[in-house]
Amino acid sequence: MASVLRHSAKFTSGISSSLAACARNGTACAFPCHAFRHRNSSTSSKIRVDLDSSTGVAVMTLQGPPVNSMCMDFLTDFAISMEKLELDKNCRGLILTSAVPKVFSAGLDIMEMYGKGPEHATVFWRAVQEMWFKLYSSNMVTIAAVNGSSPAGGCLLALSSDYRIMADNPRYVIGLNEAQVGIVAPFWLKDNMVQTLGHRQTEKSLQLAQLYSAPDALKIGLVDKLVPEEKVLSTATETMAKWFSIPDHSRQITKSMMRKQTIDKFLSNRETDINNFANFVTKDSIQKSLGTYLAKLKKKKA
Ligand SMILES: CCCCCCCC/C=C\C/C=C/C(=O)SCCNC(=O)CCNC(=O)[C@H](O)C(C)(C)COP(=O)(O)OP(=O)(O)OC[C@H]1O[C@@H](n2cnc3c(N)ncnc32)[C@H](O)[C@@H]1OP(=O)(O)O
Repeated sequence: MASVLRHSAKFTSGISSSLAACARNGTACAFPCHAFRHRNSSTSSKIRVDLDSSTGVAVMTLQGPPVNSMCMDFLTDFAISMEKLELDKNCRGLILTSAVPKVFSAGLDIMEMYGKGPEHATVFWRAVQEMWFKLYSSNMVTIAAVNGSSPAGGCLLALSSDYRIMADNPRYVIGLNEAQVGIVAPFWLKDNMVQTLGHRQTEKSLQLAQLYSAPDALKIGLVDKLVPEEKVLSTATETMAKWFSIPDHSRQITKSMMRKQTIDKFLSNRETDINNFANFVTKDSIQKSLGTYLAKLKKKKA
């Protein structure tokens, strides 16, 4: 990542120090509190992170036009940002959102899977796994502020968060449409979806590669709340306050208890999953499907 965390604001008052202490200790504090904010910012080409130490909330803004696709740079920036935030005692919660109009994320960059050899596939898939693992196993409260379409890997970001708020726009879609692209959602992402939607709904969603409109996503529980687009971020911040009212240690232990089985299974099968991906994605038939899908995406414009 090109840039480093910059400490940009000054602590000037006892009020701000007590709020920061509040953030560190995981005790409930009333916010939004706009006075005497203490901010850290970090920007890479694909991702911007703003941490407000006075509230303990970091906002990670995906800013890789045209569609926030997850290329290697994106995945590396994401992993580094997550590591920094996880280690920062001032950070208790993370909101994910997008600066790209109408798109939260188009998912994995198909160009990273098309026309590349097994070595690249291996490195790429490890980075994809890492993104999911870091978010799914995070100690922070994680909220996806889905302010645009969110297919496949975009849906992965939402699913692995603790709570999902989506813009109430029927033209925005979310779901795991991998089968449509000619690829298959990995077992750990399938498990993540089963936990959210249940087995039957997941089976239908995955086999039919379904992308749900925002209202339909709410109906099946793929997102937790719909709000007008301009309120997605503020609602995420308000929701964070509710999650922060629970002591960190008990919420974190509860989260890790709920996610342990999926994480353990992932960790035990991680290398096999990488090999399977590298073998699968480099097959001629899969490359053909990816090529056809890419051509369709490009043709849409013409
Ligand atoms: C046995 C074990 C096997 C394991 C195998 C595992 C396989 C991996 C499985 C799961 C993990 C996740 C996978 C994925 O994420 S695959 C990606 C799936 N994504 C999509 O299908 C989304 C495709 N994109 C869209 O639908 C739309 O772009 C949109 C709705 C997001 C936005 O629409 P719009 O604003 O109209 O933009 P455009 O469509 O015009 O796109 C602009 C530009 O961007 C290019 N593009 C779009 N999406 C991608 C992408 N995912 N990767 C690369 N490039 C993308 C698009 O082609 C346009 O390009 P341009 O014409 O050159 O401008």
